[in-house]
Amino acid sequence: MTDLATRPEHAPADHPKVARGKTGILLANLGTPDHYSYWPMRRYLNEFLSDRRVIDYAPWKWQPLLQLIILTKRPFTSGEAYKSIWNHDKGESPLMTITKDQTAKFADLMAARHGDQVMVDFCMRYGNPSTESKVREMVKAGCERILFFPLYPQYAGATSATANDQFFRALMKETWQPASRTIEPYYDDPRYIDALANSVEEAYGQLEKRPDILVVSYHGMPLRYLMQGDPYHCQCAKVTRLLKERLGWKDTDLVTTFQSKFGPEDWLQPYTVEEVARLASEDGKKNIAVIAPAFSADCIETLEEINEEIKESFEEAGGEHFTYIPCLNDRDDHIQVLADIATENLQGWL
Ligand SMILES: C=CC1=C(C)c2cc3[nH]c(cc4nc(cc5[nH]c(cc1n2)c(C)c5CCC(=O)O)C(CCC(=O)O)=C4C)c(C)c3C=C
Ligand SMILES: [Fe+2]
Ligand SMILES: [Fe+2]
Repeated sequence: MTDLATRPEHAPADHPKVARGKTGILLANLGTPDHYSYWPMRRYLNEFLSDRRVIDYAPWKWQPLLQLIILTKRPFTSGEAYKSIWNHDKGESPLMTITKDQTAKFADLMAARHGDQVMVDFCMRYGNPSTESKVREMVKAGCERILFFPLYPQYAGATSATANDQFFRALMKETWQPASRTIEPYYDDPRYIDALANSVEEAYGQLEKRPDILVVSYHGMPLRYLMQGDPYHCQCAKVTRLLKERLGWKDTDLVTTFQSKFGPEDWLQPYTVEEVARLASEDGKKNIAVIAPAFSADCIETLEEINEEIKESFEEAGGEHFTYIPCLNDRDDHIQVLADIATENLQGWL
């Protein structure tokens, strides 16, 4: 690669140094508050819940409700939930710790495969480290190409699309814009399904008694988004089917549910919190396991909502044994899947 600053025929003495020749891979997740106290929680929730890909109401209707009512209460209640799962040793949320671990392992794998021409980092859609700051760092370090990799197996407007939007906004600010690619959702990639199935088989192998049913719980979204054409629901349904086929199970061995309902509208159903209670009280399923394939890393929605709230709902309805199967996190087979997908998407660039 020619360094523009060293080309005598046209470069003046004060020509800026230009770093070149690298390819960046920017992993992206949703984001998380910097702390569980009121103001960091409020800043995070404000950014998140003001995103029209997440809540599509007209701002003149939604913003007064958000600013005056929701953001006066929810930072306290959600802050309490975050506090209960906080990684106090590191001073960060589990989502942050796990994303760092994933990135470190992924970077090692990519370096082993492609050497130092590839630069790996992660960013968040909301909060820190911001997408803009990481794109800036990559461009400054000489990345002429960036592969942007949102860590959502299933596509949703509220997750994958808004992450990409933020990436494109960051590119708008660059004088020398790198070539860029984004990743297709990988929900039906056999290697991802295999990693999920491995995690189920390992968890089941450690239990004294096989659970009566596996609850496959996905983050929910308003039903209206499905009607407007968001493919998330169908991609979730397909993951459950592929997982069942890979495990060699029957239809009755697992059930698809949706969690984390927010606000008064109908969301995708059945709701996990109600379904686990119904399974215990009406279907006699006293021993269940829960897995959450929409999350690539454990977070508030799994560690607190599933493993505390949803577990409590099951036990109050007469359930006896509740097993939460962790997300794929930094499991070797998961990082290998991500590295394989990234390598395929780098074709022609390295
Ligand atoms: C209000 C609308 C929301 C939609 C739609 C939504 C979709 C959605 N979210 C994830 C993944 C995550 N969500 C997380 C937290 C979280 N989600 C919402 C709201 C919606 N999510 C809120 C308000 C919060 C904050 C916590 C709270 O106050 O309850 C997280 C965890 C972040 C963490 O720090 O641990 C993730 C991850 C997906 C996959 C999804 C898909 C439709
Ligand atoms: Fe969410
Ligand atoms: Fe569907």
